[in-house]
Amino acid sequence: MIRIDFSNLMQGAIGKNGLTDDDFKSIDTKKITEIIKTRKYPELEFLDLHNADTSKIKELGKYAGRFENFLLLGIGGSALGPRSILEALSPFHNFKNKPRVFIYDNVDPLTLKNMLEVIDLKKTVVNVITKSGSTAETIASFMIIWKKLQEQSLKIQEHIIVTTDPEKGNLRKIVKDYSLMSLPIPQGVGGRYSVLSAVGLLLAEAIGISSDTLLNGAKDIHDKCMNTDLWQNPAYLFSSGLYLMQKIKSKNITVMIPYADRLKPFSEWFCQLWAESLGKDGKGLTPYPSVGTTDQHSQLQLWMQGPEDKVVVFLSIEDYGVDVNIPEIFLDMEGLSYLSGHSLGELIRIEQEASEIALAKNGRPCITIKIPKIDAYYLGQLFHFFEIATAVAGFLYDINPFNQPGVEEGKNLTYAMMGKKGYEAKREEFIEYRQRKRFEA
Ligand SMILES: O=P(O)(O)OC[C@H]1O[C@H](O)[C@H](O)[C@@H](O)[C@@H]1O
Repeated sequence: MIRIDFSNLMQGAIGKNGLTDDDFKSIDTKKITEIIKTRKYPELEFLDLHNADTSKIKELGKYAGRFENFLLLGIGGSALGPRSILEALSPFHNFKNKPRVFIYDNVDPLTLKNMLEVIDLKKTVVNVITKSGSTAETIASFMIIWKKLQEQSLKIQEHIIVTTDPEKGNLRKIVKDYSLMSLPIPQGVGGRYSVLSAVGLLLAEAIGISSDTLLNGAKDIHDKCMNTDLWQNPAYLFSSGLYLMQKIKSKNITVMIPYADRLKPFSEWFCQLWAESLGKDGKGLTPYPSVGTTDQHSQLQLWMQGPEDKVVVFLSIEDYGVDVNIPEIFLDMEGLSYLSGHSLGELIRIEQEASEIALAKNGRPCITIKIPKIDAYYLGQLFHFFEIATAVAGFLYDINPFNQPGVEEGKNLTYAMMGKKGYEAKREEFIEYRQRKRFEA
């Protein structure tokens, strides 16, 4: 089981900057438990994903796995989760395995051009993922790929798998009109809480990663995160620790630093979850993606001696599965020889702990999540743990952690300029802003 060590949030470890047991008394666990138990928000459906039937995902995963290329079109919650699974569980995938995976999660025309130069659509299955069925970026790339398939006289029904809402939206309509292969994202499950649905699991199955194992991880940590005793519940502790750190000690920033290259996309997945779920009504915590040891050599200085506004969350890997010894050479050079006889695994683990101790010694709070190893089972635990912790943090802030009203205005202004019906007034607003006096150098 993954474990959370929050000692370095407490006064015993970091002195006056830390929290006390008493501070945690203000956390109303009864209220949180009630919200979860009564499923006050329909979006809490993500809690049940590990019990869902995955037979269709497996069937389509097998089908997709026969292609040379798997092209995923999606953005935000429809791309960050699948990318985390790919990188964590099949690193350097495209150098070693089929199908090669391409995740196009932007509308950068250069990326699309370069990608289409290296993939042959005849040998490609395209998985379009969009919960709403209306995200401009995803729809635009979907339309481009659709046309290209047609131009090559390829059968759309054999090349496209749509992952979207079970009933609503443009993509569901297209699925029906053209009899396309499709998978549902359960109605109540929002994009950033959807990685353990078909959103992440189809790609997992297509590249030979067991969706059952991912879901078993989630299942096994579930009960622990439902414990009503704050001190026994890692999700409650994580969210209330960070919530109190902001409320009492003004720590507004959450740094996420996994000590593994393979978890770099995971820290980006976490950042969307934390940012979009909590950042509203003037509240929230700013997430900051990072990776160790790399960022010790670019960011740690700021965390140690910069503004006292951060809590650093270490993801510490207990067993990397492999190790590489550092050879016993240059023994007569003191500057190098101390490394001889040690290993990279030892070095990365020691560096993680050293950073943690250095921060704590300096009165800078941190949390360490200990992960036995990086595999599908523990990744499933991590996804589920952070999703629950994020929802709980939202309840502590008394906000709805499942919506994102703040992104609508930008979308509406874009619709207006792209000529979508009903947005004409916004177009004028856009142009007026564009023409305002600018301060440019
Ligand atoms: O899956 P989709 O409906 O296409 O949404 C993709 C993403 O776009 C939106 O703008 C939201 O802010 C994100 O929460 C969401 O994950």
